Amino acid sequence: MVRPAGALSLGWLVLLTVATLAAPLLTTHGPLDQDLGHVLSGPTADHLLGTDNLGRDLLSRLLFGGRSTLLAVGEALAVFLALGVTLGLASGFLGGWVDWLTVRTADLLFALPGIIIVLVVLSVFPGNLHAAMITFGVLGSPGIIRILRSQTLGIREELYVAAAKVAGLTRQQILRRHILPRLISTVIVQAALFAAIVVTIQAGLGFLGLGAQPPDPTWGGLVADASQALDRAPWMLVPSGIPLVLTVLALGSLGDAVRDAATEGWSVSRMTAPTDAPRTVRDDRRPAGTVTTNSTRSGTSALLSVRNLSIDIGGVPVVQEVSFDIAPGETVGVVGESGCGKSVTSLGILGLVPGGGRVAQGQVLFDGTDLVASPAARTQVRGTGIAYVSQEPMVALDPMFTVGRQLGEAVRRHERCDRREARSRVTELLDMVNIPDPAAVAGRHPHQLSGGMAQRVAIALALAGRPKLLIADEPTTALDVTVQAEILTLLRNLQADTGMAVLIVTHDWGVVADLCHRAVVMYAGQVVEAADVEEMFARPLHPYTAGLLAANPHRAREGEPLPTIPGTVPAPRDWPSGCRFAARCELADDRCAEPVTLTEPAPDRLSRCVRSQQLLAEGTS
Ligand SMILES: Nc1ncnc2c1ncn2[C@@H]1O[C@H](COP(=O)(O)OP(=O)(O)OP(=O)(O)O)[C@@H](O)[C@H]1O
Repeated sequence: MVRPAGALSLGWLVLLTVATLAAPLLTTHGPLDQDLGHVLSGPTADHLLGTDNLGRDLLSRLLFGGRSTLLAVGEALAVFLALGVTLGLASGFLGGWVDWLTVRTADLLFALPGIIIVLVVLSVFPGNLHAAMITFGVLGSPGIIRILRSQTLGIREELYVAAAKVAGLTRQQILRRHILPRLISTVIVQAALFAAIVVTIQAGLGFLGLGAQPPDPTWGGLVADASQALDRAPWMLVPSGIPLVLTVLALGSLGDAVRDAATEGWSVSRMTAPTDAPRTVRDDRRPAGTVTTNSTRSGTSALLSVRNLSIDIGGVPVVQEVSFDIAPGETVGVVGESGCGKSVTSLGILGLVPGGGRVAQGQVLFDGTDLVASPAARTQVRGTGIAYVSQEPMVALDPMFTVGRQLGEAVRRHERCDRREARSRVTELLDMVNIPDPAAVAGRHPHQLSGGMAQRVAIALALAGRPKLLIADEPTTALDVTVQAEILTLLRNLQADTGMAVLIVTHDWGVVADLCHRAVVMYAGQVVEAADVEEMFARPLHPYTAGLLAANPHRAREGEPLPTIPGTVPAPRDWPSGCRFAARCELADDRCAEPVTLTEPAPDRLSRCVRSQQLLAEGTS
């Protein structure tokens, strides 16, 4: 909603700009013309705002003087924005040495006394207002650099920016399309406030006779003239002072109005987000063991081959020597309790380790290319080779743009088609994810979608690049029970229709049973078991898998308490040197004090347990 103060301020600034630019048309007197018969007169028909002590028309001097004010604001603002926006964004988005250097330089400039430096510049270049304003623009920029840097740091971490990276957007595209639009209101507010300061400084310099030299008109010079004639013609203060005050107030008020409108827009969109996505405990899980997709692809050459992948965050290893393969068209579930490293592993595949972490060692071979060794190949693979769907669809979508625009942008990036073709592909994608009225949904913003609908759109976005592998990190966690079932059915159908492979991260054995060919169980940053899903359900070869399966709520019997695994997953800093599960394991013995390696107790079965052979024999007997 446009506020009256904001509208009035904008109106005043537009009027002032037009009037100063059209000054020769609006007044018959030149700013230097003297009418010595009417010195220090008040308003008359000939001189609408009166005259000064030399009989010069005040309206003319005000309008022509306004030109130098506008020019000064323009010059200082141009420098302020060019430096502020470029360095603020670069510093926050790129980090590293760019950030270090920018922050240090900004701190240094911040410490300099701006007005003194401007006076020094004017003493070196007397009367050169351009040099003064450019200097003032440079000295003012640290404020906006700091603000934009910290906002960019926050936006950079948002999931829709990660999703844009996964979709294969370059840094420039992400900055231009996803980060800059979020900063526009801040930039406008800062620019308005800075412009108000420039108007004041420019007037001050004019007052002191340091800007444009007499007899050229300046607003500050008008105030100086008025103050000298205060006892004889107090009226002069009105035309010379009031426009100045109104302009400064209008700029401040415009900044406030933009800030309020932006804040309101954000809070409305956040508050009205429909919530069919409560974080409820699921109760619709299928009974464990009812595996519906059971064709394993062992023997097929892998589409994705993760080899000894280790990931550090803040110098602490959080994932260690993880290996698994995914064949074309295969669905693999990664299972484990919270904090076992499932999400970090799936993000690590795409080179998007959270928390400033890094892949410390290992390979991620996709179609034979090592994505760890080749960041360029990794960037190319994102979106087209490998797509990613997160558990928070709402934040994975850019709140600024409609569904149609986001999907259209992704389609055009991947398919290089024209707008008409992109529109029809967008409709096709929305159809694929079973969105009932694609045209209507395409016109909505993310906050106008329900959780289930948003997840469908996020999946459609992931499908835009026709990926060979879809990584879905707990794609149903944030959705309610009925919607969860629909999304799982959708994923299964899409997998069957498109033949893409799926890596699904989940806590839920129901999801594994429903969707997956094979499962990889992770515990404390390591793979502890990997097997065909049916085999694993029938005969787990690691006590942790057995414990998780026993704790599966679908196996609960009425009247009997659900078994749980005692204790909790140790934090990465507390990992023991031996078996990491030993402290919670009923079968632990002395051998578990030593590091345990991953072995293959049976074909296509991996287990990290000293008793895996025993468990195999017991299960078989
Ligand atoms: N942004 C981060 N900064 C620091 N540490 C992190 C960050 N993200 C994850 N970790 C750490 O990495 C380890 C693995 O976390 P991860 O999120 O991969 O677990 P997860 O098995 O996916 O758990 P969940 O099911 O809860 O998502 C945890 O110890 C966690 O504390």
